[in-house]
This record gives sequence, structure tokens and C-alpha cells, in this order.
Amino acid sequence: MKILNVNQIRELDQYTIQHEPIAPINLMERASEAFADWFVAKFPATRPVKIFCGLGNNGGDGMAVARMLLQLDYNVEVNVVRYAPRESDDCAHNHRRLKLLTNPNYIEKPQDMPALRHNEIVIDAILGSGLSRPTEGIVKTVIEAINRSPAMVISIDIASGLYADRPNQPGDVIVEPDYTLTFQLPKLAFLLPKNSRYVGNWQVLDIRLSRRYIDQTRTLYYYTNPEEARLLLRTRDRFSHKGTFGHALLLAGSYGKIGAALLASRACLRSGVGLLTVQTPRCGYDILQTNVPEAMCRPDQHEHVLTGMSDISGPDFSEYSAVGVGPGIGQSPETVSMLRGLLQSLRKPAVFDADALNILAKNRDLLGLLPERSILTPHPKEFERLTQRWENDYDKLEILQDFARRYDVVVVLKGAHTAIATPEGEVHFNSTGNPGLSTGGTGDVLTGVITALLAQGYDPVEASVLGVYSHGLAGDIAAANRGQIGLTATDVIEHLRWNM
Ligand SMILES: NC(=O)C1=CN([C@@H]2O[C@H](COP(=O)(O)OP(=O)(O)OC[C@H]3O[C@@H](n4cnc5c(N)ncnc54)[C@H](O)[C@@H]3O)[C@@H](O)[C@H]2O)[C@@H](O)CC1
Ligand SMILES: Nc1ncnc2c1ncn2[C@@H]1O[C@H](COP(=O)(O)OP(=O)(O)O)[C@@H](O)[C@H]1O
Ligand SMILES: [K+]
Repeated sequence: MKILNVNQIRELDQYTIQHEPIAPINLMERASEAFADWFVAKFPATRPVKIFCGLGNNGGDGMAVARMLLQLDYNVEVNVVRYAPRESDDCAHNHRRLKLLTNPNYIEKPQDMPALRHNEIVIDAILGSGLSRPTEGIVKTVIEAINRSPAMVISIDIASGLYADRPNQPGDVIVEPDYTLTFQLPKLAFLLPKNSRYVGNWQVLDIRLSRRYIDQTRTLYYYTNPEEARLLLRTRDRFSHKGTFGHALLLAGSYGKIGAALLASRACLRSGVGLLTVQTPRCGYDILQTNVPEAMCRPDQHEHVLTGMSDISGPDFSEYSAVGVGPGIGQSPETVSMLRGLLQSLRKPAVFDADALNILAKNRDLLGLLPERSILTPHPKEFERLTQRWENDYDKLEILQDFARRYDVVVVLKGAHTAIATPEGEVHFNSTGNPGLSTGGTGDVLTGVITALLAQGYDPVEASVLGVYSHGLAGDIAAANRGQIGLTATDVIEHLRWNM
């Protein structure tokens, strides 16, 4: 799913109006109906509703929604925040229609603000994607009162005061909704961690804006939806054999962290790899052979850390279709040498995670040795070590895109809505996953999943997008079974589903 910026969204509205064609007021009616349908399906008419409308088209949506809910016998009070002398044409039209049904309350000064109570629902239609400056004066006062109130808050299209595609400043006053119902496509702002309280649970309502405009419009930002993930997944040929699905090598574990190697190995096997070899320090050999009988094990010559050297065969990585390195490996000098040797001999993309990334951050000359289109899977702290501190989430995105372009790699920046940057500078935000995944070992699982997909011949971007999606989906299924709080990395492995 594409993510468009505010100018593109405006063009999309205009294009739809001209080419469908549809009158602007009817498009507003369609958007408001979509919102009202969602609302009516979720909340009974016994819950009192207070709608706060601005004077632009977002306010117009709010007034149309008010009319629709009144006609369905909801108890609705409309508050128009009069911060300017003029309304937009479509807002004025809906204002006139609304006044045939009810007398709105007009808020011009703080005393005009009504009290908000616990069981009430506030609908925020003060400002939408047309926000062009920080909120101030009476708008700011109303937003502060809404945020102080115990009422449930639902924003139409976007929280009033939040920019859809650029950073807000500290101190900006923004509605803090429980829900945001947005139109047609997600907004970039929804996917950035620092905006979490200004978004709440969000959902996209389809209002049939022009498919053609969306298809032909260029963007760097995407949101992976279920259909797109499903399309990436390859079906298996009836005459396939284990050789068809690649041979992965995982370099993982050190004394005290053999668990990381186990988790990555099990996840790799549960993600369709044909064959798996795991190289761990000698201390991990029995553990691995006992607990993951499907995997072959290459014991490292070293008892406690990875050196890359094994009695079974030398450090020849060319026989593997994909290599994944990092989970639990530590940063001993021997392991740093191993990584250097690996980078010097690797000829195809590999997956780098955890301490492999920390070693890269401390030995920056190694970054130049990364095979092109390799996959790096940092969490934000690891990414900061590889790059620099960022001022805000938009700044971080730019650093992410620059890094992926500069080193010709795919960077999987993990977290809620994991952001996958491609060497071409595109960013794919993930749609699955939940806070239950914030627990040790889930990153090791992800490394196993992505390594398996790479070994099966998926292109590195596809392996990352599909791997991150499936990993998050497994977390969601596991959380549905047992709740987020008790979720472990092993649960994620056990809930991987490839019949999406
Ligand atoms: N145009 C269309 O066809 C559709 C528009 N829709 C709605 O229209 C909204 C966008 O409408 P608009 O472009 O009118 O945008 P807004 O409703 O956000 O209003 C913009 C107006 O508010 C002013 N403004 C900006 N920042 C302000 C601030 N901080 N304090 C006070 N005033 C401020 C602007 O100068 C402009 O006059 C969307 O968010 C969506 O809710 C939907 O009805 C779907 C269809
Ligand atoms: N709040 C969250 N919502 C969605 N996914 C999350 C959340 N917190 C963590 N995750 C996911 O969990 C994984 C954590 O990885 P990582 O930090 O490397 O853990 P570890 O090093 O313990 O294995 C990542 O895939 C990340 O995207
Ligand atoms: K709004």
C-alpha cells in the first residue's frame, strides 16, 4: 500500500473529483458516511457524542457525520470552533444542512468550551491534513481541554494539530485520540514511534479515491498489507526436493548465549529452508544437536566464542545459499576476526544481526566489505551505533534511507512498524506485530526467518518484507492465543504460519 504525502493526497482528491467524476461535496459525503458506518457498528446510540468541528473540510466531515448520527437518533452535540471568520465552501454547505437539525454551540473563547464527561465520545474534526501551522488561541485551548478530559476521543482523518508528513515541534498542542479513522491510505505520521499518543489505534477507511492516480504516483513509502505479503509468498512445486530450498548457514551463539543460536535455528527451519547448518562454539554443540535435530552442526574450534574455524571443514562459505550471522555471538577479538574473514570471502548477500552489527559499528572499515544487497537487522540502539543520533523520527528515516543507499544494503530497522529501507531508498513499513514481541530473543527469531527466505532464493528486499511481516503475524497469532504479556520468542516460532 502506498503512503502519499499531503500534496499528493490533495491531488488524489482533485483527481478523483475530476475523473470519476464526483462533486467535492459528494466526496465529503462519502468520506463521512464511511466514518459514520464504522462508528455505528462500534458504539451504541446510548453513548452521548460531542463533535468538535473546525472550519475547513475536516470540520465539514464532522458536521456531515453529526447529521448522519442525529438522523440515527444518536445523542449528538456539535461544537464549532470559530477560530477564523470564514469556512471552506463544503464546510459551509454541511453547516447549513446541520442547522436544519440542531443548533450548534459556537466556541470563540475558553468559557464556551463544554464540560466533557467519562462516558461521552468526543469526535475530533477540528483540523485535518490541511494543518499548516501550530495550533494556537482558541483551537489550542479546546485541544488542551479535550486531552484533559476523561472522554474517549476519535479523530477524523488525523488528530488535530498533527502534521501528516513532517515533524511537529516540542510543545505543539495536538489531540491525543484513542482512535484515528483515516481516509484511503495511511499517513506517514502514523508509523513513527514518537507520534504514538497522537494516533492511537488507527484504521483506514476506503472511500474509493482514484486507483489510477494512486497507481501512477511515485512514492518512497509503503505499508505492507496482507494481500501484498501473500503475493510475495511462493508456492512449492510438486517435484521439489530439499535442494530446491537452499542450504543456510547460521553463525550464532557464544558461552551463555547458545539460546540465541537455538532460536534462530528453529525459526530458520520453520521458515522453509531446505537444509540448515549451524556453527556455534564447541560449548553449544551438544545443546544444538539435542534440541534441534533437524539442523547440522559445525562445532567451532573455540570452546566459548566463534572463530569461524571448525574441525569439520574450513571457513568456506561459498557452498551455502545464504549466511546469517550475529545472534548471541558477542564481540571477542576472535569473533571480530571471524567476521572480517567472512566479509572478505562472502560473494552473495547475507544477514547481519545483533553483535555482528555492533562489531561493524566499531570497525567501520568492515562496512565497505558488506556484500551488495545484504540485509542488516538493527534495533534502534544498534542502528544509532552504526550511524548517529537523530533529532526526530523524520530525521531518523532520512539517515536510514541514506545508509541503505550508501552501502547498497537493505536495513530492517526493528520496532513497532519495523521500517525496511532498500538500496533504492524506498521504505516499507510493517503492519503486523505487537508489544508482546518486546522480549528477549524475538530478534534472533527474525534473523532465522529472513535467512531461511534468502536461502530459498527470495530477493533480499522480498525476504525482508515477507520475513518481517510473517514474524509479526506469528506474534499476533501467539498474542491472540495467550495475550501479549506472556509471549516468548519460542511462541513466535511456534506460531509462524506460511499459509497466509
Ligand atoms: N477534499 C476532499 O475531497 C476530501 C477531504 N476530506 C477532509 O478534508 C480534510 C482536509 O481539508 P482542508 O484542506 O480543508 O484542511 P483542514 O480541514 O485541516 O483545514 C485547513 C484550514 O485550516 C487552516 N489552518 C491550518 N492550520 C491551522 C491552525 N493551526 N490553526 C487554525 N487554522 C489552521 C488552513 O489555513 C485552512 O484554511 C481532510 O483531513 C479530510 O478530513 C474528506 O472529506 C475526504 C474528501
Ligand atoms: N512494540 C512492538 N511492536 C511490534 N513489534 C515489536 C515491538 N517491540 C519489539 N518488536 C519486535 O520484536 C523484535 C525485537 O528484536 P530485538 O530488539 O533484536 O530483540 P532481541 O535482541 O532480544 O532478539 C523485532 O522484530 C521488533 O520489531
Ligand atoms: K481531525
